[in-house]
Amino acid sequence: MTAIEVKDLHQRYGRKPALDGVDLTVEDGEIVGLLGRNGAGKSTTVGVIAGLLRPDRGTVRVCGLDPVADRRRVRRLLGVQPQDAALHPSLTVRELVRLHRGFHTGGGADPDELIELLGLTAVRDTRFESLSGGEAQRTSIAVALVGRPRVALLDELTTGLDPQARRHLRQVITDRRADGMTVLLVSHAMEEVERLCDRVVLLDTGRVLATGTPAALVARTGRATLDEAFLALTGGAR
Ligand SMILES: Nc1ncnc2c1ncn2[C@@H]1O[C@H](COP(=O)(O)OP(=O)(O)OP(=O)(O)O)[C@@H](O)[C@H]1O
Repeated sequence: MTAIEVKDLHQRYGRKPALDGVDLTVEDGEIVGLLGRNGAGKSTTVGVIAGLLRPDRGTVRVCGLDPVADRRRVRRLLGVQPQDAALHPSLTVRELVRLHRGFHTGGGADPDELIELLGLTAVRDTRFESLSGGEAQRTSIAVALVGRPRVALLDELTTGLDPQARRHLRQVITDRRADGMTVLLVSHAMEEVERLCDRVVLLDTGRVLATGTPAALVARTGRATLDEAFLALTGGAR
């Protein structure tokens, strides 16, 4: 079963093209990294998959459903890591996690257990606006995972987290995948992508430049690491 299927996706902002014919698939149970330089079109792709943007052209399916036409059903399947601005600043961590648990019917995680798992127990009654950057980041991940989604869209999973939190979070994601969760992970952290992702899709100016396992991309470019392969494929230090 294909969890995410994107075909010939085109998206413009005004006259400016952001996506210019993107094709990608994520199979059930895969962790796929969506990579690319700033402005390559990663967040736009995630926005279309999440049903937040209606594509100008092309098709998107999440577990066979159209995110715009079947919005409600897709919402129940998807866990989306929201941008900070999307979380209410005066709600506490616990209120936010509970609120988002309520958006999913049945089968969700226990909010307090998830808060504990993400190391947020000490700040669970703190308002979102008063959290540190790393605490806010972990709260956004709790919000994405609390519905025990079948498919998670995670944008910059561990940006700003300390090494302990990063390692812990990788384990949380790996455990959830073992339970059947599929992940599309937007990341600039190549080491993390190498550790976590089965495959990567590399975007460049709204097109898919390369796709394959991290090891295949490294081998294809003759470089030693994914970081170096990324630079080689996207034009180095332009
Ligand atoms: N709301 C918007 N209005 C106009 N242009 C936009 C808007 N959002 C994105 N863009 C443009 O679309 C292109 C793709 O942006 P997008 O945010 O998808 O890139 P990204 O790969 O996620 O970048 P980053 O790594 O910086 O987060 C960029 O050129 C960006 O300037």
